[in-house]
Amino acid sequence: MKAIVKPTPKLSGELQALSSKNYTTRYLLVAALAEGTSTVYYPAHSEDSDAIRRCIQDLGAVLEEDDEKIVIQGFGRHPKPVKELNVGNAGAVLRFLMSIAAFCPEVTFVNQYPDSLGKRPHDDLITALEQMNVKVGHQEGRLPITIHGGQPKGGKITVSGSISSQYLSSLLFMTPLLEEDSEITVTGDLKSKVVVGQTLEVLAQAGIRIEASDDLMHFVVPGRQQYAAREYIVQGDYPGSAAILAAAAVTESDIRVHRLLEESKQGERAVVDVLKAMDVPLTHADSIVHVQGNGKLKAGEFDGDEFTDGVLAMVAAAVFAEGTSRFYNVENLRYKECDRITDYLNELRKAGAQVEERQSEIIVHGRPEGVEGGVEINAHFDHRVIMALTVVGLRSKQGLTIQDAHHVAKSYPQYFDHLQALGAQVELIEE
Ligand SMILES: O=C(O)C1=C[C@@H](OP(=O)(O)O)[C@@H](O)[C@H](O)C1
Ligand SMILES: C=C(OP(=O)(O)O)C(=O)O
Repeated sequence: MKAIVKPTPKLSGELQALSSKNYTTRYLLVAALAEGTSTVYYPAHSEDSDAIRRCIQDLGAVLEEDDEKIVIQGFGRHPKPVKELNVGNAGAVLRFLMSIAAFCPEVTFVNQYPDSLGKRPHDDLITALEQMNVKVGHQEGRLPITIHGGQPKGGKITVSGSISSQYLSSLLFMTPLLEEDSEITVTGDLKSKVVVGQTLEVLAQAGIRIEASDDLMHFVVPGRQQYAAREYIVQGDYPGSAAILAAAAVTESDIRVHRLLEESKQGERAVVDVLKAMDVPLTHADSIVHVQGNGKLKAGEFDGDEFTDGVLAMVAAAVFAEGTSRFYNVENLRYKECDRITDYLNELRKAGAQVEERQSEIIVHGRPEGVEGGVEINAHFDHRVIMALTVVGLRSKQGLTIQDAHHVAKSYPQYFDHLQALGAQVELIEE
């Protein structure tokens, strides 16, 4: 699908935020790891949430679904001995299930997206699993990956957090089910630390006991635990909503996004503060973010690691700010669906933005007068690149054509419908 994004000066209306991708992944996983029947209300519907649904079913969970909920009968610590799993392009699903697959004799994770997930590294998780009596077949740390499990063992485990927090989260979901107690120490830096907070929150809701140090670098996990079967309610999604809020910030707008909890543990909640710091007129109360944009923004400096999946949308807003913005501590954006620094900035430059990259920084020299546009954008298989470039297209002089825009469905299939409902001029062409 191709998205033709036309210049759109005004947006107005109200939306219900999509459901959180990260909570959907986690709740479906802990429901599968429980032995009874759990219910997940308002799960996300996207390619990534389809991936976790499909995989837990393949592993033996029984799912019944209606419009508002999924009822899941879990498999506990005894998944079906499946031979192959297909996680689509979902990094979190792959990494979380690589550990769970260690309870099966032999599982191969196939490589469906050689140009996206197929390029992402998993070495640090593989090294941790190898310490746990799990043999792993892989292609220099990449897919396809075969987990030779059967007898995973706890004990002292080290895992690097410098590329992704998902390796640590993966071990936190799996180790409570081991016979032995475990002690997990994070080596190097821990990136996307806030997301580990979401993992711990969900584990606690599922009745799992874990002792975590305040800096989240050290964990004591008692073995022989059981996940409780519970009811979970998925909250609204900040990373996807960040793009809608950015679109409102760069136009004359009056929009309200509902279901965005003020006290959410999602790191991307910080995009509300980022936009405020950029002088965007907005309020946040009763789970509603209300933006009354005037298209005027002020540059700022931000630690992007705190809102990792919201950085691209905030960079898109900064393209139109007065002054130079700096997003630092973002090196691990290079290891996502594409290299979200080099690949993304190349597309922004094509659109007419003035941007510079450092190994772990994005620098944006704002152009309040707007950018030229009038070019075709390569989506690089990345939903967040598509969403962010759409924001830029709305404020460009000649619009932008985004190739392969269907990849937006990885997390937010309704993105263009939502923008159109707010008045955005976007034409979608099926190819
Ligand atoms: O744990 C999770 O669900 C996620 C962690 C983050 O990844 P990193 O830890 O690799 O930054 C985030 O970007 C991803 O979308 C989801
Ligand atoms: C990086 C992302 O997802 P994942 O790592 O789960 O593929 C994302 O949703 O932006």
